[in-house]
Amino acid sequence: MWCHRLFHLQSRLQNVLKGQVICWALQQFNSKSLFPLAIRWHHTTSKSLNCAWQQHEDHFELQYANTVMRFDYVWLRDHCHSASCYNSQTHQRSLDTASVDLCIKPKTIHLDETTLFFTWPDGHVTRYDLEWLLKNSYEGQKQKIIQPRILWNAEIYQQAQISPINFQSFLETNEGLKEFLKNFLLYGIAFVDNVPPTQEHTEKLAGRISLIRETIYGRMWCFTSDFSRGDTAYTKLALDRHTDTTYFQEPCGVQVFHCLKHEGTGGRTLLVDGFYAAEQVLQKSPEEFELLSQVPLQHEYIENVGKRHNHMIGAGPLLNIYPWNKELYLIRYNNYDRAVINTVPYDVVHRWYAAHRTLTKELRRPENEFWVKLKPGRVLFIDNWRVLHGRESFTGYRQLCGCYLTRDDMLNTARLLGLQA
Ligand SMILES: C[N+](C)(C)CCCC[C@H](N)C(=O)O
Ligand SMILES: O=C(O)CCC(=O)C(=O)O
Ligand SMILES: [Fe+2]
Repeated sequence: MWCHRLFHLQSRLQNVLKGQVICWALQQFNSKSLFPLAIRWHHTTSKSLNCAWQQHEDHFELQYANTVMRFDYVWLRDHCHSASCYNSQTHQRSLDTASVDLCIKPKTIHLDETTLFFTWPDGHVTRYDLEWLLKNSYEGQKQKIIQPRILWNAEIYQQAQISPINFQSFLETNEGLKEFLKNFLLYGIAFVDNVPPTQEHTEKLAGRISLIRETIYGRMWCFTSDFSRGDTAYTKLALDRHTDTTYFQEPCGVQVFHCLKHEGTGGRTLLVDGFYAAEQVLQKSPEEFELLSQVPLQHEYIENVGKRHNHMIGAGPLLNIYPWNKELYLIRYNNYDRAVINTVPYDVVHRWYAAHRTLTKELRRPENEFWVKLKPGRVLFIDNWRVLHGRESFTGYRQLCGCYLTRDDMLNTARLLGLQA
């Protein structure tokens, strides 16, 4: 359209002729008599040369930093950061959003340097920094990855040669902690070395990155193959790859393992990057990926052993993705604990089983399996929303201690250290 032609002409001129000619061009564009249709487009000089905006009937359109953004007027009013609408000390909104007229439109708009000023019908003025709008617009945000990751199979992980963080530096320096969290966020697993092999030291370690998440298994747990609980984990049997606590509405974010003792054979730990496998499914069979991310089902934990009585149910799809950018953030995969499927009709069920098979095949590829023998002194942290774990059957006495962590608090620690999370 005409308006867009103007815009392109402007940026072309800008590239070819630079600043001073633009001022001329802008005057022309804003002149009613020469270009009658251009009156609703506003261009600007100075720093933000390539900024233009238009006030539409039901939204505000802004072109800035090579991005076309569209803002709803209620959204704009709702995001006013004036002293009466927003408490900048607590970073909380004071404005009652429900009191904003859903048909609100600004009376006037003007730009000063890099700030847009909106005057609303009641005279209230809102200022928006152009950079702030760019950073917080849907168009600017939808491309952004929330959590950068390196997806791995055994070879990729081993070639990365990530060294375990030393216990001392993990506990005593922010650099050590940051290095650890950086690796943990990128790969979904990380090790700490030279930890005294006790439950107390393991707890101290865990507390450094997050609050411990207490569950039906306790706060810190220390288990052997004594079948003290109604779960296969408390035996010597092999356990196929899985994530834990799929039967919680929100599965535990992080799992910590510290093998305090093993006098016997076997018992190696298996680790598989669930996101790497899911990515393969997405590449090879996008419809199946979509199905796995849309069909909700339940996982369940029913325990009746001795005095222990528990019944937990968690519902959700196997793959959880953010709707706005399709980024995968949680895999819930535990074939042992998957409950009766009664949430979808038979034909969808059949397609779901096929998709589940595709994912399972990827998860079971030997090249995706990273095997490690846990030893006293080396603590393993697993992102339970991403990396599956399993174990080989074993003989002899084996004692594993650890805990679950709350994901929010781990991410909080990471952000405070300046990491993207
Ligand atoms: C032993 N420990 C407390 C670590 C976990 C036991 C939970 C095992 C359960 N099947 C699940 O996958 O959630
Ligand atoms: O025994 C192990 O190595 C792990 C068992 C397990 O899957 C768990 O405790 O969650
Ligand atoms: Fe487990």
